Amino acid sequence: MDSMLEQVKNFGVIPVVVINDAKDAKFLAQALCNGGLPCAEITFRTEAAVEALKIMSREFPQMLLGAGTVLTKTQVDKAIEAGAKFIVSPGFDSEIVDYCLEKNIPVFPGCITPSEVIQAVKRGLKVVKFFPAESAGGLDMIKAMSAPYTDLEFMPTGGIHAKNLENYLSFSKIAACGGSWMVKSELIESGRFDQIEQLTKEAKALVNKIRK
Ligand SMILES: O=C[C@H](O)COP(=O)(O)O
Ligand SMILES: CC(=O)C(=O)O
Repeated sequence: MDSMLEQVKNFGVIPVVVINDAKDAKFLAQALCNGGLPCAEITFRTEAAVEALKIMSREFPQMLLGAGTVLTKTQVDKAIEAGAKFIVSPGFDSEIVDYCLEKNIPVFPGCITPSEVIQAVKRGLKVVKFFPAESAGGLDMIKAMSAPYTDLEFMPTGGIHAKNLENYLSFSKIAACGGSWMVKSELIESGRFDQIEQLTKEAKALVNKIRK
């Protein structure tokens, strides 16, 4: 778990992907690798997600790949089988979190209230998702909520982009930010992988500037 967390922190940004056609998976993976962020959260919001995860984990073993929008135990199983190294869910579902802990796969449940954070801390989690970040109060809310939990770190996602990334990453309790701005579905579907690579490079350059 700890080395996986180190990787997440080093990336600083985790691209959050909604993929509609698994045939795009390897081009997407290549663009992310070329752009300097060999990692992704593939959301289980589409039929193609499992197959895309399988292709990416098989053909790009150097990537850190996880599954997002995981809402059921069956999806946890499918994600692990497809090569996911971490599980993300938009909210705190104790059944999913406990199942992931049983299966020994790192899990980042969404926590936007102190009551949810308590549940995560009780289970020994070191990093939680903060989703939807901008709508749920942004960095001010994270700062206020994190004060009592000195060891807990956050992965804000939702409404984060190149213009507000720096603000989030400047706070020490942000492990990494999640975001779709460099991997928008429109870019994937129209085959603009060169643009995905360029936006990924720009995102990584911002991380490097802030965390030098
Ligand atoms: O549902 C949203 C995704 O999880 C990421 O949010 P975003 O598209 O605002 O970056
Ligand atoms: C928001 C997010 O990361 C998820 O759907 O799991």
